[in-house]
Amino acid sequence: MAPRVLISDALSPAAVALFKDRGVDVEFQPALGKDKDKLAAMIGGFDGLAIRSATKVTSKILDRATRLKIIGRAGIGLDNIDIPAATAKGVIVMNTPFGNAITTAEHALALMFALARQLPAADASTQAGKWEKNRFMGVEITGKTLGVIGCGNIGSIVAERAIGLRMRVIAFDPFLSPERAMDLGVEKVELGDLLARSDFITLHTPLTPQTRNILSAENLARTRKGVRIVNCARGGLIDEAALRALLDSGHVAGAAVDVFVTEPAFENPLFGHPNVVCTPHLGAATNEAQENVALQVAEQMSDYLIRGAITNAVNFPSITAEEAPKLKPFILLAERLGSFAGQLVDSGIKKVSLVYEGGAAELKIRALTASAIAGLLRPQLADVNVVSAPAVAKDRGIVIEETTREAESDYESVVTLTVETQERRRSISGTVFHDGKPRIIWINGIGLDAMIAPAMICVSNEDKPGFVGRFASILGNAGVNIATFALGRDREGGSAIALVEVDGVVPDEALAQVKKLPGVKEVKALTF
Ligand SMILES: NC(=O)c1ccc[n+]([C@@H]2O[C@H](COP(=O)([O-])OP(=O)(O)OC[C@H]3O[C@@H](n4cnc5c(N)ncnc54)[C@H](O)[C@@H]3O)[C@@H](O)[C@H]2O)c1
Ligand SMILES: O=C(O)[C@H](O)COP(=O)(O)O
Repeated sequence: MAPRVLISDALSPAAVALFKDRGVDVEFQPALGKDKDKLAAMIGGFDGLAIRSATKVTSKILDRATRLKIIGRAGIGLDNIDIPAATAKGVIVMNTPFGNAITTAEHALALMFALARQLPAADASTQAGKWEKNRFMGVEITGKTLGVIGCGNIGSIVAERAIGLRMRVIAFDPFLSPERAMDLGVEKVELGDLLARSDFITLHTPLTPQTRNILSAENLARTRKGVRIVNCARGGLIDEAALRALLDSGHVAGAAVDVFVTEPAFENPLFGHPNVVCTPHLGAATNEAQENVALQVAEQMSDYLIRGAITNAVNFPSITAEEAPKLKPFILLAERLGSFAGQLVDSGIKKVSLVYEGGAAELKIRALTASAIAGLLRPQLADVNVVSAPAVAKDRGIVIEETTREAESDYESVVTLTVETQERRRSISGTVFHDGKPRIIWINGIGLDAMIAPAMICVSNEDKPGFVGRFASILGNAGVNIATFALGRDREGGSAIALVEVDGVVPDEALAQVKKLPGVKEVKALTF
C-alpha cells in the first residue's frame, strides 16, 4: 500500500505534484493546521505530516497519530513541533534548513531599509495625499555598524550582504568559529559589546531557553541611543513590552518585527507606534523560497517513506538512499542482537557497549546503535523504536558506548553488543553473510554459527556428555520440532551454549524440565 501524507499548511502545490510523482498518496488541506480538533481527528490515517508554522504538532496530536512515521517541516523553525514527544513516539522530524534562508535574509535587510527611511509611514502619508517631504528624514546605512545576533545560515547571509552595503558587521554567536568569522569578514564580539556598539541590531537565532528574551529589558537598556532593531527570527527573542517602553522614550529609534510572541498577532504591545514596522511572519514568503522548501520537504519525506533514506532529521542520523540498502541487513542484525540480549537480562541495565569491526565500522553506526538499543529495550517497553530508543535509554540512565575498529577475526564485519547489569555482563556478536541474513557468531565469547529464527531456545550448560539427547527428548515429548541446532563451547568439559531453532511455542513445562537437566545453568525461550 502506498504511504499516505497529509499536508496541513499552505505549502506550494509543487509538493503535491512531487509526492504523487514518487508514489505517495497525498491529502492537501492547506488550512487544516489552524483547526486542531479536525487535525487530531484525521492524523491517525497518515504515515507522514508535512507542515509550515501554522500547524502545532503537540503531544495531544501525536497521541492520535497512530501510524505516523515522519513530520516534515517545509522551512526552518521547529518550535511548533513537540520534538521530544515525537521522538518518544518514534516519529522522525525533519526540516529544510537552507531553502528559505536567502529569502529571509533579504526580508531582514528589507526591514532594515524600511526602518532607516521610514518607508511604510512615508508610503501611507504620500498615498493619503499629504506630501510630507520634511517629516521623513532618514539615516544612511553606509558606514553604520550592524550587530548580528546568531550568525548561522541566515545571519551570515545578512552579514555578507550588509558588508556589500558597506556596513561594519559585528556578530555575537558563541558557536561561530573565529575562522568562519574571518571568512565572512565579521568581527566576533560578546553580546555586551554588540549591544553597546550597534546602530542596527538584527536577530537570527532559534528560540531556545538560552535565547528567549535575549533582548530583555536589561539588555535593551544596554543598547546605544538611536539603535534600530530587526527581528525576523522568532517572537520571544525580544521582550516586547520593554521594547515598546524604549521606543516610547525615544531610546530605540525604530523596530521592525516579522515575528511575535503570540502568532497570529492580532494585537501586540508594539502595534501603533510610529517607528515600528511590522509584517505578518513573511520572512520566508517568496515564490522561490516556498517552492524550494515544498519540493525539498516532499523529496525528503518521500525518500524516507519509500526508500528509507533520512536527510535533515533532527532526531535521527542521516542515511542516504545509497546507504539505506547496505545498512538494512546490519540494522536488522543490530536490532536482533539487542533483542537477544534484552530477552536474557532480568535486571536493570547499567551500560551497553557496541563494538563495530571491519565493514560494519564503515557504516552509520549511530543508526545501528539506535536499532540495537531499540531491540534491547523492547522486551520491557513494547513501543520503543529506533528513533525513540536512545532518548529512552538516556532517561533511564543507561550508559551507551560505541567503538569502531578494524576486523580482528575471519569475519569481514562483526557487531558485538555487551550489556552490563548490576549482576552480570553478557556479550553477543553477529555478522551478516553474503545472503544478507544476520548470524550469531559468539555468545559470551563462545563461538557458534546460528541463524536468527522466529522461535529459539538458548541454553547454557556444562559441556558434559548426554545433554543433547536428553534435551531433544524433552522437546520431542512436548511435541516441539527442532529445526536447527547450533552448539559451541569454550573448551572440552567447559562452558557450552546451545542455540536451537524450534517450530512453534515451547511450553513452559518443557523449559522447566530442561532447566532441571544436569549441568544446565540457564535456559530461555526467545522470539524474534
Ligand atoms: N521570519 C521567518 O519567516 C523565518 C524564516 C526562516 C527562518 N526563521 C528563523 O530564523 C532563525 C535562524 O535560522 P537559521 O537558518 O539561520 O538557523 P541556524 O541554525 O543556521 O543559525 C542560528 C544561529 O544561532 C546561533 N545561536 C544559537 N544559540 C545562540 C545564542 N544563545 N546566542 C547567540 N547565537 C546563538 C547558532 O550558533 C547559529 O549559528 C530561526 O529561528 C528560524 O526559525 C524565520
Ligand atoms: O522557520 C521558518 O522557516 C520560517 O519561520 C517560515 O515559517 P512559515 O513557513 O510559516 O512561513
